[in-house]
Amino acid sequence: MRTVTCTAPVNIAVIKYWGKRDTELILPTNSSLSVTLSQDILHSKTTISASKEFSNDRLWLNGVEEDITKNKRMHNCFRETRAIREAMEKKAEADGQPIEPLSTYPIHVCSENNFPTAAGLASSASGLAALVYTLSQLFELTISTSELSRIARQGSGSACRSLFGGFVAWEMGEKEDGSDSYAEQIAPETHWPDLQALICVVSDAKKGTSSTAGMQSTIKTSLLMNERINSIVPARMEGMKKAVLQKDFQSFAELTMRDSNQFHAVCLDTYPPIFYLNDTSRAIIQLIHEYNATAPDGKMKAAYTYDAGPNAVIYAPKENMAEIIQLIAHYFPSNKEPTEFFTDTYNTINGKLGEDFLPKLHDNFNVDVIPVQPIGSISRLLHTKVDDGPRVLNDTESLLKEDGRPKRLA
Ligand SMILES: Nc1ncnc2c1ncn2[C@@H]1O[C@H](COP(=O)(O)OP(=O)(O)OP(=O)(O)O)[C@@H](O)[C@H]1O
Ligand SMILES: C[C@@](O)(CCOP(=O)(O)OP(=O)(O)O)CC(=O)O
Repeated sequence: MRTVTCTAPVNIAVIKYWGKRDTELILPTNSSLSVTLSQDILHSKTTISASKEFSNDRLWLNGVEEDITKNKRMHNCFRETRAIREAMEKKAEADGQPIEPLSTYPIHVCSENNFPTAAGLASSASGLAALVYTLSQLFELTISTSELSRIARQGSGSACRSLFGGFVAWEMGEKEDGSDSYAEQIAPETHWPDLQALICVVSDAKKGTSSTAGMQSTIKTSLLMNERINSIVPARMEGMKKAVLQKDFQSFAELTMRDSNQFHAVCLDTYPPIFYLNDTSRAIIQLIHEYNATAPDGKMKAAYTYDAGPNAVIYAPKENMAEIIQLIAHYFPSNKEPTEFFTDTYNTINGKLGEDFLPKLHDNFNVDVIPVQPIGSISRLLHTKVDDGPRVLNDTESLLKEDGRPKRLA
């Protein structure tokens, strides 16, 4: 039996992927660009064992066995990686140096997310990236990460970007077979260490309209979508790449917020409309705009973005994070223990949550921009940073036992 365990990170797009031109191969209608967030905070962890003793492929997700035959996308990832392994085995055989025929063995997959699944926190991205990356390690595939991203893309579009750390573009490509639709790194995680992220968990409930269904409904019914696909996103991709390479937070922030807003605008233009944002999400938007508009030097200090759910991700330079955390904690009070509401990962506020933030803000700041929100509107704040791509863990981290069954079941 051969076993490998890996973790993969989530990524949060600043130019959003929304819409497919091929739902089978998962080919998008526009390119997208994302930031990979630290696995120390959010990750999917996956163990895969291959053994000729197993009777069939099996999968446990968060301690519950799932019927793998019903999961076509996952099956496609198995098929693609096995095919590459099989070619390697044939070549090794022909070269007179045979390798273990792992491609013929059934596999057991056990995966856990250390955060809520299917709640708009990009679990499909980290989950499918972890699956494909672990398969590539198990089969010792000698393909590039971009080539591997073409396989991850077929598991979930956004997963192709989670195979890299740092700043990642998914080029939409033009070819019908998807061979030119892959992810590539624009800049590594070390490029812009000053950029951090604060995730405001507004809801960790499973969302009503999945991204997969929502985006195809937008493609079918939204008239605004054509404008977005044909002219707006291509220009924004260029602008965003430049902003990242130049570490230009002003352009990065404006493009990020505009693109998030436009993604939610095409959701509203979908017929019937799709609503992912709620009152709390909108209150955060207003607050960030007021915070930016009244900065003493006239420069933007933070940028929000939202995926297919109400949770906000606020990107900001490290130096503004203490202020932003206090600002959010003031307007979105919690009755949890301060450390449960906010874990001060990087010692940003020295444990002093709730310290009066107003004296630090500029005189122009309108404290009545939004009322103080009902207790618990934001359930948790996660402070994280730009970080690396998938990691291989050692055997002691395995989620599967020697017999190929999970160590823990739900
Ligand atoms: N660790 C994992 N391993 C394998 N598959 C996973 C894993 N985590 C999530 N998934 C798959 O991803 C699905 C959730 O994807 P979905 O797009 O609905 O939510 P999300 O990724 O949290 O939100 P979004 O991508 O819109 O931000 C799960 O139902 C499961 O099929
Ligand atoms: C709003 C998004 O998060 C959409 C993510 O969609 P998915 O990658 O979850 O969709 P499928 O390809 O159907 O699995 C924007 C983004 O991550 O770019």
